[in-house]
Amino acid sequence: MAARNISHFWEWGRKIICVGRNYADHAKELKNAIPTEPVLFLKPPSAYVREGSPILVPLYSGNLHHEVELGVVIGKGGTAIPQAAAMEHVAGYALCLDMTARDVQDECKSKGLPWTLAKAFNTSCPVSEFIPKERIPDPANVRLWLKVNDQLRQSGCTSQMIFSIPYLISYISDFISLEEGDLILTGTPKGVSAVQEHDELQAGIEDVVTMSFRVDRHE
Ligand SMILES: CC(=O)CC(=O)C(=O)O
Ligand SMILES: [Mg+2]
Repeated sequence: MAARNISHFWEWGRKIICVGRNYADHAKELKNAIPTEPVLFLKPPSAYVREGSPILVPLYSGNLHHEVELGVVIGKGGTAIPQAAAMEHVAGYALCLDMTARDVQDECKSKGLPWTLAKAFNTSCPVSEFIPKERIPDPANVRLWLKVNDQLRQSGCTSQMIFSIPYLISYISDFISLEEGDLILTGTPKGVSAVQEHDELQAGIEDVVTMSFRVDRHE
């Protein structure tokens, strides 16, 4: 069988592990406590959407939010990976959006229920092209930004993360074994806000990558 190409990781059907509240400024804007341990949730591979296809507002939500995040693509799987070896397991990165039905999430939070329908619906994980590791030599110090209809809404630096990428890889792999092709979304900085049908979202990582997505309703 021909070797698979990591630069098409979104086609592999691997898991998407998301970290929440990893930036203090975002935790504060949503009036959440600053976590002392990473907050984790999952998205299924059906959440992936690539440029050229729209982000679909779930029919049950009236408050869909954007969250721009640095994604880490795993190149070598492992369990209980030590922090010191964590970066050896990284193949590269992707710019990602953690689209969130905020009204549904708020209701789930108030009832103590899981966030699945708020976070894991179809098209809830727009991703950029694969970015090989060498193109981001210092992932702990890159600026992420997001505009809606040309207006800047989010601009944050990965240096503001509470838990570093090596710490997250080590922490996650203690509980959930990582596999080649998995994607870790590392949390969003402040500035999340609502998007509507027909909005145009543009996001980027410094001069490394940009991507654009249109928001649509289900037919
Ligand atoms: C409150 C959230 O939705 C957490 C999250 O996803 C984040 O990036 O922070
Ligand atoms: Mg998020």
